[in-house]
Amino acid sequence: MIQGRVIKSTGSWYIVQTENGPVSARLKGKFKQKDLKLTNPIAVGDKVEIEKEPGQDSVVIREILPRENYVIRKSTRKQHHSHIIASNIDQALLVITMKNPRTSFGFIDRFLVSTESFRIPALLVVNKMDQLEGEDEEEWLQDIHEIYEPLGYPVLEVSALKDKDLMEKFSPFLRDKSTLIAGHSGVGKSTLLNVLVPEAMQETKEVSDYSAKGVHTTTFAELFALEGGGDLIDTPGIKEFGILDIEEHELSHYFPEMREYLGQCKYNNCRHVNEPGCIIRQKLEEGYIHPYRYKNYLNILQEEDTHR
Ligand SMILES: Nc1nc2c(ncn2[C@@H]2O[C@H](COP(=O)(O)OP(=O)(O)OP(=O)(O)O)[C@@H](O)[C@H]2O)c(=O)[nH]1
Ligand SMILES: [Zn+2]
Repeated sequence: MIQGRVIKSTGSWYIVQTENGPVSARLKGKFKQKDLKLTNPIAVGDKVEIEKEPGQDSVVIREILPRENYVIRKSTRKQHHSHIIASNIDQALLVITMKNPRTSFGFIDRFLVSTESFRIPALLVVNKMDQLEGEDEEEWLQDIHEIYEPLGYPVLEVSALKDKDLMEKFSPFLRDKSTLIAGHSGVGKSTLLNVLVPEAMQETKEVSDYSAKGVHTTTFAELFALEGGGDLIDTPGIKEFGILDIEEHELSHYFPEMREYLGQCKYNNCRHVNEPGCIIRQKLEEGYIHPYRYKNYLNILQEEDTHR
């Protein structure tokens, strides 16, 4: 038995990184997953035990070690099923831009709610800093710093295209960690990845390939080792992570600035919308909770409600 980590998955076979290099392996038998209905039994980031099949050249995955965490999204093909995007993640890095395209605060907050719900720390990377100009954009950037840094989300400013010292900028944040990269299409994830992991170049191109049947292949996450230790998990084609089914009154648990006041509202199932004796509304009025964040809280509450 050899242990390794899944760095790539095509849905039917997997590449497992082991001490002695990458090994291509298949899955044999069924794996029971507790509590989760999954469309994929194994995800990138999984730690597994592999073994050579007796009398054959092929390698099979025998065991999935317990996952520390994972990010999932709802399956688009199977109702009530989820697709694990990646597992055993130390942090999530959201690439955002002030223009071409502008990342909205709504998108950022939805992302942060999902990473909070998966208990994964997040950091924000403002890319395309070379394009920053004008008051409106300065204001956007200042809001980003003012809103997110006090909540514990570091904000980094980079230009994937122009910076000559990208690796130095990133390495204190990335070293020895498994970091998931996410962001809107066009914010520069591939550009960034190609600077940080030059070998990724070829790989990222494959994503848009069409399968033999002429249908667009499902895009899978892929894990790339960083030279100085740690790795990056690319999630091509994945715009948003799911939010695990959460109850209305639980959403505020995923807003760090609300979390500290929870339990202090008059009603213990308070949704913090218009209930009397609501501490969150009070803190909003006192300026301890940012109005943008509260607005997005209400939006997410409403969206989740319509899903129910
Ligand atoms: N000016 C400027 N342009 C950038 C920067 N980083 C990336 N771009 C450009 O932005 C465009 C999109 O970059 P990509 O790296 O393909 O973006 P992506 O996030 O991988 O997009 P998807 O693959 O669609 O998810 C390309 O034309 C890049 O050259 C930057 O720092 N400054
Ligand atoms: Zn309340």
